[in-house]
Amino acid sequence: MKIDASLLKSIAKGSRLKEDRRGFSGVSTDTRQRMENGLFVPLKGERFDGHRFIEQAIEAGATGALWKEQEPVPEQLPETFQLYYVEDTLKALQALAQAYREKVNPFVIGITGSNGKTTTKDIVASVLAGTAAVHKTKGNLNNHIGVPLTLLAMPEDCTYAVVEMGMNHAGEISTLTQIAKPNAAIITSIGDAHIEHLGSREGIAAAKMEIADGLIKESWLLFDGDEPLLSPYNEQAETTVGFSDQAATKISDVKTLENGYVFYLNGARWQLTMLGKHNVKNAAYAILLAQKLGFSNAMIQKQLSSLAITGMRLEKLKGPNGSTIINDAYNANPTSMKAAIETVKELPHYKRRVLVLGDIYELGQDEEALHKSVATAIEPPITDVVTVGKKGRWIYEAQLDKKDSRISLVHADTVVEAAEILKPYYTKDTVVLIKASRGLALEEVLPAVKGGN
Ligand SMILES: CC(=O)N[C@H]1[C@@H](OP(=O)(O)OP(=O)(O)OC[C@H]2O[C@@H](n3ccc(=O)[nH]c3=O)[C@H](O)[C@@H]2O)O[C@H](CO)[C@@H](O)[C@@H]1O[C@H](C)C(=O)N[C@@H](C)C(=O)N[C@H](CCC(=O)N[C@@H](CCC[C@@H](N)C(=O)O)C(=O)O)C(=O)O
Ligand SMILES: Nc1ncnc2c1ncn2[C@@H]1O[C@H](COP(=O)(O)OP(=O)(O)OP(=O)(O)O)[C@@H](O)[C@H]1O
Ligand SMILES: C[C@@H](N)C(=O)N[C@H](C)C(=O)O
Repeated sequence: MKIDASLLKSIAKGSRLKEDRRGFSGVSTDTRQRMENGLFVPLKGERFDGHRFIEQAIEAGATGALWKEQEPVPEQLPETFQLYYVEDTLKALQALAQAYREKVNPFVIGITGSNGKTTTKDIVASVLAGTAAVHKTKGNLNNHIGVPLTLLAMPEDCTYAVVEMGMNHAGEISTLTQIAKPNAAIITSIGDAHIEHLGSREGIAAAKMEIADGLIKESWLLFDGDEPLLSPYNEQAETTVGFSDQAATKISDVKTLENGYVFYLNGARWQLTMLGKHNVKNAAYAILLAQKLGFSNAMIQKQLSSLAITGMRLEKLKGPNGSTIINDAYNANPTSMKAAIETVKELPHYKRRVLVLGDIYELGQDEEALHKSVATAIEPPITDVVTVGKKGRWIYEAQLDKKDSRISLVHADTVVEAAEILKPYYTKDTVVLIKASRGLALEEVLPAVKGGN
């Protein structure tokens, strides 16, 4: 049984049923999902308090729950339904995850960074899956709730656990890494994501470096060797990775292909079938980690040829009338938006290259200037730009000021309006990039589309 009674007794202050050796098959915080023989953990959120859903938890299959000790115990509980009384259910969830991580004791790889966490997590997991049981963060479940749920979802025979750690305030990565206790950690990049709460890029770098707080002894830290803000921490790194001469392990001779890149790293030639030159660096982290773990170059390259990447990250789709859509709409910040534009500019063949660029959130007081800075990347062979949303209008204004008649420019206040405007753009030999922050849900601009080319 995955979550056994001894683990639970180690984090609880008491329990409703005294003699109860039963365990649980899994842990859930949401009664809207099935949880057969599950342990329900009620959390207080912005809209609901999970303690009010105990009946729904039982209907969903839960056979026990953590219970905040000040909460009144529901009267009509089944006789065999177990409650473990705790002071704070979120802290107890985190403590349970830490205890379970220690019980399973996989090799844990913690991944953080302003951009590329999810992509790098997926690449690392795909590469390591070549020879072992790998567990990874599902989607983007990377915060103070997502990381504990990720660890508690680990199978008991897990060899590698690839855990994405997200943050938008200082101190959050430190909490996450002390729960996950990584054996290795990767900091993918320092951008401008969530700068509103971090104050500066220096603040972002320091917050990402918190990942070292939880590293176990004999661990490895890899990070972006092209980032000057990380160079003060070079002594803590196993190595740094990048395209520049400052990087301790250098990526060289990068060549762009129709659907990816070839490049050299550590004396070997590698091929990557992904869009975005920044993904060459994300793949380089995975290659170096796998080599450190004793994987052969042949095995690594084999796994690189069959990557499973979470959607809406430079995801190539077939559009109407022979057009191509690149859905990069999971999230955005100025760094990743400019990187996506550069990716579209370097694609071969297309006659028409359309950018659909929307709001970017959590940029703080400099949000207008940061949006306007995106226009510096908008140059031919880009042919058309459609900006979307109240903040996206700043990109429109900056592009308008350039008076570049080679690039058509239109603004839409809403995603619905943008969808109408875009209909005539979907023609043969046209590529359309969509990118904005998660909060705008820009993927809703898309017509019905099919999988990648
Ligand atoms: C708390 C929670 O998990 N909420 C999820 C819930 O939200 P909902 O609006 O329904 O309700 P409440 O949050 O008020 O609910 C409280 C609890 O009650 C449960 N419940 C509710 C109704 C019901 O009928 N039954 C119930 O049991 C409910 O499940 C709650 O436990 O549902 C939403 C829809 O599924 C979820 O989206 C919501 O999840 C929140 C957002 C969450 O934090 N989920 C994590 C597991 C997670 O990792 N989510 C990631 C996004 C993480 C992220 O934003 N990362 C940022 C960095 C930010 C880090 C940190 N500072 C932060 O703010 O998160 C990044 O840049 O990557 C994801 O969803 O992708
Ligand atoms: N090193 C990088 N530099 C710039 N952009 C990058 C880099 N790596 C990935 N990206 C781009 O950043 C966007 C988000 O990628 P991904 O979801 O992997 O990052 P993330 O860190 O998980 O993001 P989030 O914190 O929003 O969940 C995508 O557009 C991706 O192409
Ligand atoms: C989804 C969360 N990781 C995030 O980055 N939110 C931004 C600010 C958004 O809502 O777009």
